[in-house]
Amino acid sequence: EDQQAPAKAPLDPKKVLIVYLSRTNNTKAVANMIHRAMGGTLVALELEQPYPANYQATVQQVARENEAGYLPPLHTKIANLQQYDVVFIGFPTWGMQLPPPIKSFLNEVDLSGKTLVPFNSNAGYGVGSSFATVKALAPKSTILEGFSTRGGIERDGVLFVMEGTKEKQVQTEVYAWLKRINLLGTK
Ligand SMILES: Cc1cc2nc3c(=O)[nH]c(=O)nc-3n(C[C@H](O)[C@H](O)[C@H](O)COP(=O)(O)O)c2cc1C
Repeated sequence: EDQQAPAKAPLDPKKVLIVYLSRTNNTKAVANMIHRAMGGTLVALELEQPYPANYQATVQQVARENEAGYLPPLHTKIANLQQYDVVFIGFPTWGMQLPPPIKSFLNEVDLSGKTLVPFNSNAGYGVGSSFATVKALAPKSTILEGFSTRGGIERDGVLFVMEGTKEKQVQTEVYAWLKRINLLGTK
């Protein structure tokens, strides 16, 4: 028994919001794992105009939006944002950047004073500039260490991968990360 660390109560799930963007459900699977560990409100971000089903068309549209600084309007609105202290924000890496809809989200909601926790899936090239952009777009929030894992490779026709051994491995990594950043209660 550790006599140094005082017992810490888990976060009240009413204060936890988990928002995510996911096209092929890998980031969604990570969001569900976080939800399993933390409870809270889980919200999938939806756009007013969804991206095309075609991968290449989406890549091109995203590149144009990034270049123009276009913020696609969101269909999803968060009710009672003020009740949340900890906001998890999940997204895939798109064009080695933060996806435009997440830029829209950070632009339109006031997260000042809250703790933000980014999480990500990608095709193996990492988070790119996405975590740094979350920080830049939420200057009045406390940003905790993010979580990232390898998801699908849509370019090569690899869509959803969070099943079987991979799913178990990522769930274990998610628990270890939540523990490390001190968001799980200790007994
Ligand atoms: C438009 C688009 C751009 C992408 N760009 C990248 C990239 O730059 N680097 C990378 O590692 N993966 C990239 N990917 C792959 C996704 O990040 C990866 O498949 C991720 O797991 C998808 O998450 P999701 O299943 O939640 O949509 C891209 C996917 C799409 C659709």
